[in-house]
Amino acid sequence: MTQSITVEQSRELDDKTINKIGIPSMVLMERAGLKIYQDMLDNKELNLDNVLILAGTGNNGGDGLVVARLLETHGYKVSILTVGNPDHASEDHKKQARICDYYQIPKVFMNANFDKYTTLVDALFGSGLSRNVGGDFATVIDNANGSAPKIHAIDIPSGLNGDTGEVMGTAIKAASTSTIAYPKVGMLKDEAKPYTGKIYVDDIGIYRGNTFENA
Ligand SMILES: NC(=O)C1=CN([C@@H]2O[C@H](COP(=O)(O)OP(=O)(O)OC[C@H]3O[C@@H](n4cnc5c(N)ncnc54)[C@H](O)[C@@H]3O)[C@@H](O)[C@H]2O)[C@H](O)CC1
Ligand SMILES: [K+]
Repeated sequence: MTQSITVEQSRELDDKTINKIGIPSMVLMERAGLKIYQDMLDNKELNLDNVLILAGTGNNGGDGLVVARLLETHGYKVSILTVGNPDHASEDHKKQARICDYYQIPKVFMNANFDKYTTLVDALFGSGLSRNVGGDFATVIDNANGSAPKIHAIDIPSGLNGDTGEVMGTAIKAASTSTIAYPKVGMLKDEAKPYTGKIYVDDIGIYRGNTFENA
């Protein structure tokens, strides 16, 4: 049985790794981005000729910006659509956005035609999802689901409740998902399969000391 954890446990492990053990969150984000990039290369279903990163303004979006930079520096064509107010972005997201600016990675906007891309990366939100999805986020998710390119999700398909596997209004239907450290309990439920697709579990050095009742 794959060990799985709740969203709260995931956030506790992140916090313990960063604030008690002392591995900086930017190090974890860089490791996450590298693993996600490698998963995308591994998944032969994904055509990486023209990738669009759908980035929220939290650390899930930050992971997506690391993937953007890695694609760029390895010669892939990549663009970024940021959803939400960049002024409210997390500190790590802002740092990653500045790095993407150094590489002059093109930015697109809500009116982008998703059908012109070959793969979409879902970096809208992960363990921070706290309510039903609406507004621009719902529009982007529904447009993504209705467009031609396959989707690779980061940590948890955006809009999927990581604990119950339920759809919170609307949710990304991914061909594959790179989940950080452990699968989240809801992702392993039968009803979540159309949203997670193939799951890659990425060890990025998050604390593994505890065993969980979900094991
Ligand atoms: N914590 C770490 O060191 C690591 C985290 N990883 C990645 O980070 C995300 C969790 O990031 P966080 O910033 O806490 O939240 P999200 O990015 O998931 O969400 C962003 C933001 O979105 C807002 N929000 C919540 N629900 C909604 C909604 N329905 N509509 C609109 N906006 C919403 C809320 O304000 C959130 O703060 C985790 O999943 C990993 O991908 C690293 O990978 C490892 C280190
Ligand atoms: K996501």
